[in-house]
Amino acid sequence: MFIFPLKIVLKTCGTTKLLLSIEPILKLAESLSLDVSDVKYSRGSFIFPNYQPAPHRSFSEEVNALNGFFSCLKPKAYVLLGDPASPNRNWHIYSASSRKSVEDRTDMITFEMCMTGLDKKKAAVFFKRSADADYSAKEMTRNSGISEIIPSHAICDFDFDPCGYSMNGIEGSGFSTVHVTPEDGFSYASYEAMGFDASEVNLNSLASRVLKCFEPNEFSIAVTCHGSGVQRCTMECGDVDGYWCRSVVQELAARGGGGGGGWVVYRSYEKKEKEHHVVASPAKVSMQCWKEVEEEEEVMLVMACL
Ligand SMILES: C[S@@+](CC[C@H](N)C(=O)[O-])C[C@H]1O[C@@H](n2cnc3c(N)ncnc32)[C@H](O)[C@@H]1O
Repeated sequence: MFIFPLKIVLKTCGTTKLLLSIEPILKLAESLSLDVSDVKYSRGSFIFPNYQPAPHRSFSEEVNALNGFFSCLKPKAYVLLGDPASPNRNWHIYSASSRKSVEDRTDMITFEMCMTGLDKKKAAVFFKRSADADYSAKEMTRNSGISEIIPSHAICDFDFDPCGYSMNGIEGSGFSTVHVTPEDGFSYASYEAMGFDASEVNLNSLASRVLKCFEPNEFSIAVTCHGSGVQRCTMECGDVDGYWCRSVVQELAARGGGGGGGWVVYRSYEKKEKEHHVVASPAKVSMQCWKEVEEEEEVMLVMACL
């Protein structure tokens, strides 16, 4: 969770009922005389959708729950389809705003990556070592290369038992966050950075630094941008070393009253070596315990106030 003076960002995974947090957040905002100006809810496809509780049993149920609070902000909900060969690779977005137009800013880029089929050696970094009691989140951050993704970010990291990792990084109004499920068969890592200046950060290099930490078999990138950032987010990230871009979708992001700009560009990638190897389908993964079954891609909620 990231809390700014006029913005709150929540990111969760598994079967957490994220949308139930809206009502108490709105009550807190009201106690400070703050109104909601912008809302964005985004997520990939659930890996095990049948395990989701209400109100997350389907995207339409989630949209209904969000509309219960934000229908007056003229919201827009849509699903961007990823690689047709991978049914688990769609991007769901709900976006609403009371603003009539968007400022021409390059520092409003949101960069979200979802990675599956992590390289086993890279994933091993996120398992605790029974022989080494000192091996913890700090070492995982350093050994994985996560500390080098945006070196200037101050990082708060956390290791799970017996495996798994989360970190939040922050620098001024910018932040980054990483979550890793390293278990073989359904390994998954996510990376997100927000509030950085697109004129200073090259998105292709950023993606390459993230990929170096995990070397996934497949991944997707969703970039949301406004104003002058649009050109960057549509041009960059087309090619990533060692991966095929399997699909690209570009969609106008919703803004209040239908005005303003802003784009979401969603790309799905696959490792080039996959062309020459038979890779197990995600549908055939073996499940070992209830905790593992619960693992699903993250959902994220951003609310900003006026
Ligand atoms: C990255 S964590 C979940 C992060 C969570 N979304 C958060 O915001 O901190 C998921 C990994 O941690 C492991 N894990 C171990 N104990 C867990 C727990 N109590 N809750 C969630 N994940 C746990 C899972 O098996 C998985 O590999």
